[in-house]
Amino acid sequence: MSLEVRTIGDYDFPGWLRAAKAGFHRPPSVTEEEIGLRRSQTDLDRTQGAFDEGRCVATFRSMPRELTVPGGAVLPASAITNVSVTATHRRRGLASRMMAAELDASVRRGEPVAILVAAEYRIYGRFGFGPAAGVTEWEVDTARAGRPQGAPSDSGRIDLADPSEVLKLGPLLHDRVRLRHPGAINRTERNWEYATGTVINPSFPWKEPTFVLYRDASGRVDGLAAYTAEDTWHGMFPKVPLTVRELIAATPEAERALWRYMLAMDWVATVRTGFRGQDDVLPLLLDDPRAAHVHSTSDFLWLRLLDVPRALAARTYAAPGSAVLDVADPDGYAAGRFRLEAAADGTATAEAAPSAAPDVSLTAAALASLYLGDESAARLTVTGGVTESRPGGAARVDALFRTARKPWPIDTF
Ligand SMILES: CC(=O)SCCNC(=O)CCNC(=O)[C@H](O)C(C)(C)COP(=O)(O)OP(=O)(O)OC[C@H]1O[C@@H](n2cnc3c(N)ncnc32)[C@H](O)[C@@H]1OP(=O)(O)O
Repeated sequence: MSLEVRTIGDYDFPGWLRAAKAGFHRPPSVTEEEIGLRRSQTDLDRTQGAFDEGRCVATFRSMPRELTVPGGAVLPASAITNVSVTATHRRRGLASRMMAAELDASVRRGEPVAILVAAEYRIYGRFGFGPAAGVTEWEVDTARAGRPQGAPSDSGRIDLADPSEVLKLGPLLHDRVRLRHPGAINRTERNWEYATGTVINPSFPWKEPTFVLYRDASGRVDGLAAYTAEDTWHGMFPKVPLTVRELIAATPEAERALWRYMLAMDWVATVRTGFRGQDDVLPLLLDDPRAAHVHSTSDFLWLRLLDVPRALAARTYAAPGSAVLDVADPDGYAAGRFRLEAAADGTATAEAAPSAAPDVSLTAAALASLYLGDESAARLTVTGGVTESRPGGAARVDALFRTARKPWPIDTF
């Protein structure tokens, strides 16, 4: 049976969307409204399908995004999504074919990295991706948490906000916040429309959250939170579970104030935090940090390096120094030996150095895990992802690559 893999056209889109929904266990039928909505956010040049006798049986799409790297610079990234193969056509190499075509296209477009949110851990390592930024979700027992730590010393204020206000003020705030968090990406106007219920995606049930904005003493919007709650009572005791849909802050004051607000709300028995960075400070803000139970913790954002010198030179480093990395990549994109030279101000240059003696040998996936500060070379020497080519090589790499905070992929895509 010959299966055709190609970039799709307008006429393919309804069938493509049906296949994507079936692949993700959603009811496959699509309305004209949904087709119009989804089509308007789909770049057909970046969208592939696999076809069996004209029927779409596999989907793949990417979007141009900016990825924040340590130091606050952004890199153009191909954000891969909607990877699905219908159950009738799995394990025949369709996902592999579409991935190969996408990575080649990314290189042609000049994107130094590809990123994705992996549905399952075991899918993407074979394509040179490594887990690059994890997430943790906590559930806080508010009765045990006690009063949140730290005096509310700042003179900021929190106000309820309408979706229209969030639509107007949120994007500027998010742009400030995402640059503080390696692993974060930019949001599009459509993302904000979905987040505020201005546009509703029929595939995802919409429940309007309550929005609040934090403003500092000068009136600048430094924080935004959205939450939903269930009006739950046990007899005459309110036991409301509150779920944080998002909480972003551009300053420590805003972050502290918004958590205080969530945790001190009347009737609320538990606060589910949503996905935070794995070293989020939330537990430390509680009088009793043990009141924050880890509900789930996992890898989340995966990254694939396509242009190693450009990616290495884009981020900053913790100390001046140099290291030579010998990167193994069967698919070739990241393969080679590279010398990284970091200056005292944290900036760096990186170039191919085929005859330099390496400090470490590592896989492309291991380098991806080191890149945003999620992993340490010392740990990866145990798994085999990193091998010391000379004694102390891993420590040398860690002295350069370590970051004060872990990456936090604020948004999913
Ligand atoms: C970024 C995103 O969109 S994440 C969402 C990913 N999609 C899903 O999880 C939806 C449900 N799953 C699927 O649609 C499909 O199983 C896919 C897309 C994950 C894989 O598609 P396939 O066409 O079956 O993959 P393909 O045949 O190219 O597999 C290549 C290799 O990966 C392996 N593989 C594929 N999927 C998985 C998996 N879920 N777990 C473990 N191994 C896997 C295959 O066994 C194969 O290994 P082999 O080369 O040693 O035989």
